[in-house]
Amino acid sequence: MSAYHLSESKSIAMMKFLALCFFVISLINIPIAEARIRHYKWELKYEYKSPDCYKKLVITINGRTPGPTILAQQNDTVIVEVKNSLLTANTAIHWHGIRQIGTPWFDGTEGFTQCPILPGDTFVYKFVVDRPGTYLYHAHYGMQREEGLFGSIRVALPDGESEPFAYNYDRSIILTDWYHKSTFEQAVGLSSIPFQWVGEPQSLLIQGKGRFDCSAANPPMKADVCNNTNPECSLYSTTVVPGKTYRLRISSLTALSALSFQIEGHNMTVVEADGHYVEPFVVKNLFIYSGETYSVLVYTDQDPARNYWVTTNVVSRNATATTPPGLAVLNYYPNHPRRSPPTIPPSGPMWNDVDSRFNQSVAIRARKGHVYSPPATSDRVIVLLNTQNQVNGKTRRWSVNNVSYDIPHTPYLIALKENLLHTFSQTPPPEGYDFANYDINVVQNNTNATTSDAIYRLQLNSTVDIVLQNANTMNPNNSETHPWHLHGHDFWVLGYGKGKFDPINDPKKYNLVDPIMKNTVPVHPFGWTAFRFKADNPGVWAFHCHIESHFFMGMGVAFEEGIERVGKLPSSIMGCGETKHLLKP
Ligand SMILES: O=C1O[C@H]([C@@H](O)CO)C(O)=C1O
Repeated sequence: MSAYHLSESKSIAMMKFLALCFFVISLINIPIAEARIRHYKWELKYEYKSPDCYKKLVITINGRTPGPTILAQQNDTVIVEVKNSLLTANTAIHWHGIRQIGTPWFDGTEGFTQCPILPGDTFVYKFVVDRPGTYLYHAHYGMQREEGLFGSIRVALPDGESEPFAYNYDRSIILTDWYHKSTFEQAVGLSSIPFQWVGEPQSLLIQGKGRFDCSAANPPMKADVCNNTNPECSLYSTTVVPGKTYRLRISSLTALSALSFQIEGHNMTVVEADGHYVEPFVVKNLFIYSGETYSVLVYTDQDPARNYWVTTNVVSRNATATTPPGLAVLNYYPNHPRRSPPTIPPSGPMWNDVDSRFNQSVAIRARKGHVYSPPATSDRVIVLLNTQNQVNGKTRRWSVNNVSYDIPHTPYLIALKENLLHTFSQTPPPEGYDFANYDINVVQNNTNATTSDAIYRLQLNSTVDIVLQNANTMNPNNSETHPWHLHGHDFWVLGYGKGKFDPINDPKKYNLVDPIMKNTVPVHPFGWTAFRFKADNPGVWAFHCHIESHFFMGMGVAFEEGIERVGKLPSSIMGCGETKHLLKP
């Protein structure tokens, strides 16, 4: 008998065996594929693109920015093979909102959980998406995210389960701001003496598309650099059919800007925030901060004879003269998708209307029937004063409790697990600030801060309260909005306040009844924000301002819990700093 016949008879036997297995499984009614593997292969490249008509280097994933959407179902395992073809740049990718339970080494945070991925190398991330909802991924190396390395993660409920709201169609839209300078130029400017601020972005992008007015460029730009007729920068247009409900998953990954988002003539019902169901409320405009995700329901009940503007505007910073609103088109079928709406795009709210933004933050509550109650008390309270500072009287930085944060060269996770404690400061960072003597409303006489890469070590399974206290910057009568993002956990948002947090009376007003759980939360100008979380995820986790330049300038901290419970680290995360020695045979 030939080899061919041998293998053929073997495969027939195998097919018979499989058919028998399926038959037995169907008899005892076991679901066959419970959790699946979602395998992605990505190649990262720098390419010349013109997302807002201005041509510059952009990071693409498989040729695109935003990158491919990761689509998965609850409890699936996601595997992403990342090939770094950036030629001259390192990278790391963070899975924003995914808690990485049991895989803290795949959080993708350079300096915290892994060494950077070198040009030419392929790094394989593998993690479980354990909750349904809207999440993100993006670069977490230097300020690389703002070059276009980001995308959406959409985790669906298991088969047979449904959301507590109904909709006909599901769409993801990422909002970003866009700079014409490269991240390299910005990083050098921020760390130079004299300090060079990145300034306001040149445009706002909706799902990777925007419009910079080339004719207004000063000095003038040639057509091969900026060209408003380039089809690459035609506005994003999303087609809808009349009389349907659309779930729009709106997220923000801006480098700097806080945004307002609206759809001309349509109200939006907010139903999800950072992967948690929201007690529905209706808005005309949604305020959204970098690192947040929302789902809104939009009913297409307007005149179907035309299209409508989708707009986004900068709020919280005065960018009226520098950053035009971002535009896109809500295309009512069968109008042409590129047909401009017949109206002037609606203007957004006033940039300095803090109250409206504050009120929207407070309005976000957990949906009835989906409330996870927080522990009634906490074991530890850490107050983090947010300030703008100088270091050595020269470099402009941001600090918490007067300590400006530096990312270590040897990732903490490896340093702690392998006992390389000399690689970062062992002096614990401060739990609070000089409450009695610090006036948050004025520029300080002494704006100096120190730098440190020390970490907060949390008791495993303890309950921790964080109070973010905002303050005046180094400019008179100025306080900014900072969206803070916690890795590895969700937290209960207990309250927002104006002015100085009162440690005796304000906790009495905490919302312990229906607080929303989030992973990113704003602290409003001159205000405070309090949240609670359970330190129940062994690993080392970043907690930082999601503004690229602010984290770069030191606005962050690190939390460690249960390092002794972390399993064997994969050697793929090693290779930099002191971890080099661990790779020796
Ligand atoms: O970090 C920042 O620096 C500038 C400005 O304060 C510099 O003067 C600004 O607006 C920031 O957010």
